[in-house]
Amino acid sequence: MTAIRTSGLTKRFGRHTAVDQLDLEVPRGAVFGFLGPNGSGKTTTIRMLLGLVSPSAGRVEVLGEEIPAKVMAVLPRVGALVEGPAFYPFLSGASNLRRLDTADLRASATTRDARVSAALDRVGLGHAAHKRVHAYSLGMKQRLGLAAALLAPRELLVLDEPTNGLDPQGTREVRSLIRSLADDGTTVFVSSHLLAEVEQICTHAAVLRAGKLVAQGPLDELRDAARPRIEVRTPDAAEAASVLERLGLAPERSAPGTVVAAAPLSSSSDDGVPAPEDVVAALVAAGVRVRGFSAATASLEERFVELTGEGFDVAE
Ligand SMILES: Nc1ncnc2c1ncn2[C@@H]1O[C@H](COP(=O)(O)OP(=O)(O)OP(=O)(O)O)[C@@H](O)[C@H]1O
Repeated sequence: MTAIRTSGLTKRFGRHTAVDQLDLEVPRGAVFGFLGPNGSGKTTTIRMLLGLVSPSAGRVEVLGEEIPAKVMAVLPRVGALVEGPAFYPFLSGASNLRRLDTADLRASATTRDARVSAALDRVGLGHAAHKRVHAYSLGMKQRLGLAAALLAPRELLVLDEPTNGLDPQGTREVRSLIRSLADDGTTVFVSSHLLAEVEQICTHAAVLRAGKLVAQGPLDELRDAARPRIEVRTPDAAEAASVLERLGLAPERSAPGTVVAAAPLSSSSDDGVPAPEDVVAALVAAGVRVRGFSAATASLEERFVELTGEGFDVAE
């Protein structure tokens, strides 16, 4: 079962293509991290998923329904937090939620207070229900935004950079809330420019670069796809590079005394792909004086930097 599926999804602003032929597939029950540097097209994609802007080309399906054709039927099943929710600062958190709940024509007035209290408790704001919103911290405002998204039961939550601008405490609160919502079975689609965040809370991820999808899948698979790296320290760097090249391990960078190659390596030498010991043997046989050799799998961080190029924040 798929919560979100897009095919060939494209958005052009004039001559600029902000989102380019996106084929996304978000399984139900996933916490799906939508990762990319600033300006890579995350918000534009989310706005298309929610029917807030229309695509230039391609299709969107959310919870099995076409968007924008079925948007009115689908949106009540989807909670969204996009670009900082707007609240009345001089009303309390509870009053703000009551106003929002009143605007929902399906919501019964008799159960309104119970719904508002439950949503505030769910995000840990029960104690601040009657405090004015202007006295809320950024983290509390963000949690109030989530409470607003949770006034009705939701099958899918779409959150655009929900921890942006939060201090470490607020960030932790929002992340643990996302995890607990996912534990209750809600599918969560969350955009972020932080790999560390995605690694902490997501089961799946897609990586966007300049409007194009460069990777997507379960986080474990993305980790496995990270290519092992070989590093050879030698005074004979040029010879070492040519040996690695002969073995099909294109050397990537060569500092004085160091040659680095990223390559698929095998744990045995049976399948024609060299194992680390074969590489060392070939280097030695070619007369390369090896001072140091290591073969290590690239971290997810290195892999994502490789995929997205410069300008990618990996830390918090
Ligand atoms: N309404 C618009 N008119 C023209 N260009 C736009 C519009 N909205 C977005 N863009 C451009 O589309 C590109 C993608 O923007 P988008 O906001 O989707 O990226 P993002 O990944 O969400 O980045 P950020 O994290 O900075 O919000 C950017 O180059 C942006 O300038």
